Amino acid sequence: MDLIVRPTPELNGEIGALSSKNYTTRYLLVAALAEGTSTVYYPAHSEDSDAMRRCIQELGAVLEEDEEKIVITGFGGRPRDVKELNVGNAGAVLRFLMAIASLCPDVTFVNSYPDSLGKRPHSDLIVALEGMGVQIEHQDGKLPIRIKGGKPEGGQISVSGEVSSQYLSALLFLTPLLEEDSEITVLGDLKSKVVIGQTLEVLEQAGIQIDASSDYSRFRVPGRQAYQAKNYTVQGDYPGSAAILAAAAVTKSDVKVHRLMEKSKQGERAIVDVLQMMDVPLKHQDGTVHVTGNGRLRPVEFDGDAATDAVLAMVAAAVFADGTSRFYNVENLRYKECDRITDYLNELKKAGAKVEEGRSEIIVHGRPGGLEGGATINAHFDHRVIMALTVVGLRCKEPLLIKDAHHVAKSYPQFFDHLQALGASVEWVK
Ligand SMILES: O=C(O)C1=C[C@@H](OP(=O)(O)O)[C@@H](O)[C@H](O)C1
Ligand SMILES: C=C(OP(=O)(O)O)C(=O)O
Repeated sequence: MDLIVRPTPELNGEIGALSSKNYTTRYLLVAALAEGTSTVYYPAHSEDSDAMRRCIQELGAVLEEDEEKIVITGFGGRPRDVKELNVGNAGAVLRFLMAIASLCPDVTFVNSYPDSLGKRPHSDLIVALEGMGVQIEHQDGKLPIRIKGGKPEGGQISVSGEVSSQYLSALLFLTPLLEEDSEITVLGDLKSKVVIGQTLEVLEQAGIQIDASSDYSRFRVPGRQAYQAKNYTVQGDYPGSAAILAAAAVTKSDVKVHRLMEKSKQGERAIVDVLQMMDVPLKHQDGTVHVTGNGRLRPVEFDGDAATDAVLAMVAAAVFADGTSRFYNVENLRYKECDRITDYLNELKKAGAKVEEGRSEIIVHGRPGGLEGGATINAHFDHRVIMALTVVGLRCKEPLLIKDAHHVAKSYPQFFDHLQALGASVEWVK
């Protein structure tokens, strides 16, 4: 389905943030790996979290759910012998489950999004798992991937961190269940390092003991551990909320987003600091971010690796700043649902933005007077491109037509309802 975004000078109102995707996928997984019954309160409901929910059920977890929670009886360290798993377009879910699937005799992960997840690389994780004695068939490191596991071996394990932190997270979920103790060494510069903090936080909550070096380059993981059944509460999601906050920043606004914990380990909470650095009037207290935008923004320089899933929203705000902004250390944006540098900037240019790319950076020459708009945008199967272009469309002179905007449901199915509730002129078209 396509969507029209019309110029919207003002946004007003309050919403509750959606639930965190990264915490939901992790809590569902550790609950499935536990012996006994765990409860996940306020889980995210999106295509990615549904993918994890579906796959852990296929692997043998028993789920009961109502409006506020999912009750999960886990399969412990013994997943069911499934033949095939389909994670949809969910990268983290695929990588985490590739590691867990190595406990099964023979599982194939199918390629249901050949133009998105089907193009993303998994070689670094494949090499690490092969080093642990797992046999893997793959298409040059890509889907479909067949994992012939059974009894992966711990011990000395190394994994590259250069492309994605998800490979390391995957190994951190698997290794506590192995017979042997493990020592994981991260090779190269670990990208999205802050996300490993979320993995370790969840593992600790699940009763798993891991000794991590302070720079996250080495991990000592005792084997023969058991995940404990626990109750978990999912916090609000900063990456999705970043787009709402950016929308409030580029308009004249009085917008409150609730359920955004100040002390969260989500790196994308940096959207609040970045908007403040851009002189956007806002307050963050008691879990509420309150933006009173006046449409004026200053340019900013920011190391985007610290907040990888909020960079596109930050760039969308910078499009209207009164000067040149730079987002650096963002090469791994190229390995997401699309190439979030080249593909994203091409769409921004269609709307009239003045942007330039480097291998690892995005440069934005702000246009405070607004953009021409009047363009048709290709979503590239990417929820974050869709959300960011919607932010930009609010301040274009002519409407933007976003093709296949339904892919927003990968992480934030209620995104357009939330924006509409704040007064944005967005409309689905057939
Ligand atoms: O571990 C996770 O849940 C995620 C890690 C990040 O990926 P990379 O480590 O590939 O940057 C992030 O972009 C993704 O949305 C979710
Ligand atoms: C990149 C993302 O997710 P994943 O890697 O899990 O597909 C994202 O949510 O922006």
